[in-house]
This record gives sequence, C-alpha cells and structure tokens, in this order.
Amino acid sequence: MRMLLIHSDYLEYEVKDKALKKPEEISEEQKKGRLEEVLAAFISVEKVDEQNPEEVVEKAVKEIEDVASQVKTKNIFVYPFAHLSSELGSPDIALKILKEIEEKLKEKGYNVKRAPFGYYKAFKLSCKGHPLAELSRTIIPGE
Ligand SMILES: Nc1ncnc2c1ncn2[C@@H]1O[C@H](COS(=O)(=O)NC(=O)[C@@H](N)CO)[C@@H](O)[C@H]1O
Repeated sequence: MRMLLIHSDYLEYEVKDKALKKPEEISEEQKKGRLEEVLAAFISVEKVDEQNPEEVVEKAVKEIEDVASQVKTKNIFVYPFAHLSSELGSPDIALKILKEIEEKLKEKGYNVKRAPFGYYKAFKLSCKGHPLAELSRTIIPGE
C-alpha cells in the first residue's frame, strides 16, 4: 500500500463520471463531500496487500493515527487514489481494505469521511505547508 498524507485546511470532492464499470454504489449525498482541518490520506492499495489485508489495514490505521496525533487533528479523509503505484490491487479487495480503514478509525473516535470508490472526482485541497503537512508511507505485509 502507498499512502500520501496531506494536512489540509480543507478537502472537498465532487463525483464526476464512473472510472470503473462497476463503481461503489453511492447515495446522492455521497456525490459531494468536504471536511475542514483534515488529514487527507490518499491511498493506493497494491497487489502485495492481497497477501494479508488485515495486517495492511492495521498498519495503515496506525500510521494515520500517528500522523493525526502529530498534526493534532481528529478529522480524516480516506481517499481512494490509483496513482501512487504501478502495481494496483484488485478493485474488490481495495474497496474492502479502504472501508475497513474507515471503520477502524471511526471505532477509535476519529471523524472520518471516505471518498467514493471507482469514480473520477474533482477535488480541492488546501495543504497547510508546515513541515509535517506532506508525508508518504509505504506498507508491505510481512515487513
Ligand atoms: N487498487 C486501488 N487502490 C485505490 N483505488 C482504486 C484501486 N483500484 C481502483 N481504484 C478506484 O477506482 C478508480 C479507477 O481505478 S483505476 O485503476 O484508475 N482504473 C481506471 O481508471 C479505469 N478507467 C481503467 O482501468 C480510482 O480512481 C479509484 O477510485
């Protein structure tokens, strides 16, 4: 898994078109979303993650919690992003992993939104620009 973590004044998105034949089913309300004072986690799920999805979810949640506590925010945007890797995992497993990351963060008391999976989306982001505002993490099961 590859993660780009951006601490932002806000992140907002708007769903445009389908990027997959069968994208995630979403409600009208989910077609747009915005969070303020947010840690945006742009996530590419990779083929290697399919060896142990549970471990990858656990490690991703830990990394996100670690950065969120350093930048002092409880607002997290889980954003599916297919452009951080050339070894993408299957959409079905990727969606499952992203949903589990969302759920575990919510269980831990974070205010979490997850951008819809399988769509082209317009988005706006306002990176804060401090030294910890742009970070990346690579998660490999078994390592
Ligand atoms: N492995 C993945 N990790 C994260 N998001 C993914 C993954 N696979 C698919 N997606 C989601 O599905 C969307 C399209 O994925 S994609 O790999 O870019 N595929 C396409 O763009 C297709 N139009 C051609 O393959 C992405 O924008 C993202 O929302």
